[in-house]
Amino acid sequence: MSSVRVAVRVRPLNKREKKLSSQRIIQMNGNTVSIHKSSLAGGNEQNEKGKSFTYDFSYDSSDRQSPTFVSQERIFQDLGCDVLKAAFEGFNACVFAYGQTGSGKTHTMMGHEEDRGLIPRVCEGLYREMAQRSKTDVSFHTEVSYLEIYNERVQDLLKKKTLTEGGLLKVREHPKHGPYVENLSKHLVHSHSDMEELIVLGNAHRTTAATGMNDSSSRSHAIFTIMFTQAWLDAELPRETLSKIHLVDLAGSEKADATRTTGIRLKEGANINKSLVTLGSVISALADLGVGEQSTKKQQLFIPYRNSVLTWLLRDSLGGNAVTTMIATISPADLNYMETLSTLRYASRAKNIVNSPTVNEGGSAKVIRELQAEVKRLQQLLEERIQVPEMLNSNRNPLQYAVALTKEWTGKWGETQTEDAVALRTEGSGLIIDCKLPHLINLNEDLLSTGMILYYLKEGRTLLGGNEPSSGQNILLRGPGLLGEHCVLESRAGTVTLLPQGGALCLVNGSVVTDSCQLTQGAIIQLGRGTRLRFNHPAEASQLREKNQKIVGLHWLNAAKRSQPEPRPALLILTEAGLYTLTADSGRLVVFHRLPLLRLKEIRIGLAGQSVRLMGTTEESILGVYTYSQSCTKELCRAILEVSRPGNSRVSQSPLLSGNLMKMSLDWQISVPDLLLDAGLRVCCQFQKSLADLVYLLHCNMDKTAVRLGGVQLLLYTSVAACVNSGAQSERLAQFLLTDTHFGLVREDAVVESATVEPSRPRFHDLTLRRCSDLRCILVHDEDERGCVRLDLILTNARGRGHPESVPKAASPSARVSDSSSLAEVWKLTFRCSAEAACLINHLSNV
Ligand SMILES: Nc1ncnc2c1ncn2[C@@H]1O[C@H](COP(=O)(O)OP(=O)(O)OP(=O)(O)O)[C@@H](O)[C@H]1O
Repeated sequence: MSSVRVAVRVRPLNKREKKLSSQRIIQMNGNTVSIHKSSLAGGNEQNEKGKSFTYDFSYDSSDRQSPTFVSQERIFQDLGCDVLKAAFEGFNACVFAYGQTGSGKTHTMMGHEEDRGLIPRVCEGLYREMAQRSKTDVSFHTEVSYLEIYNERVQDLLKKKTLTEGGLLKVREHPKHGPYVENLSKHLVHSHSDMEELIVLGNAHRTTAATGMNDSSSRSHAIFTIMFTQAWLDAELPRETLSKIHLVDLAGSEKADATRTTGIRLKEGANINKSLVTLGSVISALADLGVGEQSTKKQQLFIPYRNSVLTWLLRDSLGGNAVTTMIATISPADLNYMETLSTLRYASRAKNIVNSPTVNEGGSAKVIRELQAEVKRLQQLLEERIQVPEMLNSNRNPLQYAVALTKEWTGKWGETQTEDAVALRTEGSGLIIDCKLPHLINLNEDLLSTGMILYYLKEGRTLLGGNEPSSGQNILLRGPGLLGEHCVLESRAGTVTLLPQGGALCLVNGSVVTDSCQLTQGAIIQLGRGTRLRFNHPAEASQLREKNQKIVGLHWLNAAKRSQPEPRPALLILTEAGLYTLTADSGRLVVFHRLPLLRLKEIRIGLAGQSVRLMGTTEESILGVYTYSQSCTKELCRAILEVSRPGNSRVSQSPLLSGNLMKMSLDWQISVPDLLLDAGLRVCCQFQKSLADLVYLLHCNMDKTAVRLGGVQLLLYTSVAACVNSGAQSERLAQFLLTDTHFGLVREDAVVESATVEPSRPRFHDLTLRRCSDLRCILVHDEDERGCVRLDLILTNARGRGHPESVPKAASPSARVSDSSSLAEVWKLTFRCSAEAACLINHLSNV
C-alpha cells in the first residue's frame, strides 16, 4: 500500500499580478503551506491568520534570490528520482501536475530549454541509469507514447493527423490490461536523444493558446508515457518487469471571468473543467476509501473513472497499481485566493488516496518461474523419496516444459527488441525502410536480382557464411569465395565488430581485414570475391547527423537575446534542424543562441522589415536579429520557413514575405494579416503598434506647438551606418527616420516585450532628432562597390532635441535643448539602398 504523495509548488508573481500590485498570500514553513486571506478577498482581522495544510513536499519557487528557492533540479531529485526507482523496481509510476491556469504546471513538468522540467529530466535519468546498469545482464526495452486530451478527445501528439478522421483516437478497455488508446503510436527509443526528439515533436503538436491568464496556456491534458521493460535471467530463471510511467501535464482549472474567455476558449474551458471535476470526484471518492472507511463504504462507493477520458485512462494511477505523485502548482498572489485555496484543498484530499502498487512481472516470465518453482518442489520431494506424481514422467514434464518455455521466452524477448525495429513507410513515391538496429544491406550486383535484403544484427554474435547451409550460420549468403563460416559480426552495447574466420577474405572499405575490426556507419564490406554489403548503424548515423547537419544558409548579421540585449555581430547558421547563432567571445566563436526549428513558434518582422524577432516556446528563447534591410529580412524568413515548413505555398504569397515592408509599415491604413502555419507557427508583424510607439516618442520630442500628434507622418525608416558630430570617428548602426518636418536617428530593440518581466528599456530609444530646417547642405558621395551611398548632412545652429541622454523612456520623453554650438554639426550617414538616400535628398531639397 502506498499513499499518493503530494507536493505543492508556488511560482513567482507574474507580470499581471505585479501590475495589479498583488500581495503575496502564501507562506511555506517546512512542509506546511499557509494561505492568508487578503483584504482583496474580503479578509478581516479574524481570519487574517489564514489556513494551513501539510503535504509531503512544499516548494517555494517564488523568488530566485531567496535562500529557500526550490529549483527544477531539486524537484527532480525529490520526485523524479523516485519515479526512476519505482520503474527500475518494476512498478508503475505516475506524476501529474494540477493547478489553476498559469500557475506553473507546464513549467514544472516540461520546463524549457534553459530550465528543463521533470519530464526531460526523468527521460535523461532513465538513460543514465540504464547506462550504469548496462554491465549487468539486464536488457532494456523502452517505448514512448504522447497523447493529448483536447475537448474530451484523444489525439496522438507523435503522429500527423492522418490515422482516423481528424486524427482522433478511441479509448477502449482491454479485459486484462484495462483502458488503452486504440491506434496510439508507440515509439521504440534507443537513446536519450531519440526521446528528446519525440518530446519536442509532441510539444510542437500540443494545443496551446493565449488566455487572459497565460500567454501560452495548455488547452489540453497531455500524457507522456514511457513503457519500460527489463529482462534478465536470474539463476537461469527468466525475469521480466514492465513499468508504465505516466507523466501528466493537466490543462489549467480556470474561472471563465478570471481569464476573460469567450467562444472556443470557453468551450475548451468547460471541457477542461469537466475532466477536472471528474478528477476531483475520483480523488474524493478514493480519499474516502483511503481514510479507513473501507469496510462500510467500499462496496457502495462508486469511483466515477469513466466520466471523463482523463480519469478513465489514468485509472491505474489513481487508487490502483502505481506509485503516484501529485504536484499542485499555485500562484502566490492574493488575486487568485479562491483558486489557490481550492487547489490546496484538492491536493490535501489527494493525500488520502491509497494505491496498491505491485511489481508488474511479464506474463510468460512469471509462468516459467512458477513452473521452475514447481520443478524445484518436486525435485525436493524426490530427494526426500516421497512418491512423485506421475506428472514428472509424463510428456508434460514441468522441467522440460519450463526449459522449452524459457527458450521460447528468450527468443521472444529478442524479437520484441527487434519488433518495430524494422518498419516500412512511404515518402512521396518512395518506400523507406526504417531499421533502428545496426544492419547490413546486400549490394547485389546480380542484374537479375530485383529485391533488396536487409539483415539486422541483434545484440551478440551473428555468424555469416555461405554455400554450406549446414554450418549453422545466422546469415546465409551466396557468392564466390565464401566460406561456410566466413566471419562473425559481434554487436555489443552499440559497437559492432567484424572478425574474419579461418583465413576468410574480408575487406572493409577496400582494405583487407585479418583481425577484429570495428564497423562504422556506411562501411562497405566485401566478403569472398564478390559479395558486398553496406553496414548501417542508425544510432551512430543519427549522432553524426546531429553533429553534421546540413547547412542551409549562412547570414552575417547582428543579434541579441533577452539576457544580452545589445546587438552584437553574429553568424547565423541555418541547418535543417535548427538555427545556430555564433558570436565572438575573447577571440573565440561561441554559440550565442540555439533555436531548434521544431520549437519555433513565432517570426515577427520589425518595423519596415529592419529586424526580425524569432521566438520558440519561451521568452528565454527569443532571438532578435538585426537585418538592417527588408530584403535581407525576407530572405532570412523565407530560408527558415523553407526548412521548417517546406513546400507551403502560402509562404510565398504572404505580403510579409513578398510585399514592400517599408510601405506597409508606414501606412496607417494597411493591416497585414498574420500567416498561420502548421504546428502553431505564426509569421506576423506589429507594424501599426510599433509605428504608434515611434510617432508618440517623436511627437514628445518635437516642438508640440508646431506639430500635432496626428500630423506626424513618417516618410522613411531605414537602417544606416551613422557617425554623428564631426569629431567622432566610429560609425554605429542606427535607424534613420524622416518625417514631414524632422529627421533623426533612433535605436530599435528587436528583443523587447515580455509577458512576465518588465522590459528594461522601451522598444525605441537613444533618439537624436533635428528639424529639417536645421539642414544647411547635403554632400553626396559616390556609390561604393557594394551599392551603398554616403551622405553628409551639414547642420548649423545645432540644437539637440531628444539627445540620447535626454530620452530615458518613450513613455516619459523629454525635450532637452543642448548647448548651442557655433560649429556646424555633420552627420555622416551610409545608406545601404540608393533609392532611400534619394528619397531623403528629394525631401530635404524641397524643404
Ligand atoms: N516556478 C516557476 N518559475 C518561473 N516561472 C514560472 C514558474 N512557474 C511558472 N512560471 C511561468 O509562468 C507562466 C505560466 O506557467 P505555465 O505555462 O507553466 O502555467 P500552466 O499552469 O501550465 O498554465 P496552463 O494551465 O494555462 O497551461 C510561464 O511563463 C512560466 O514560465
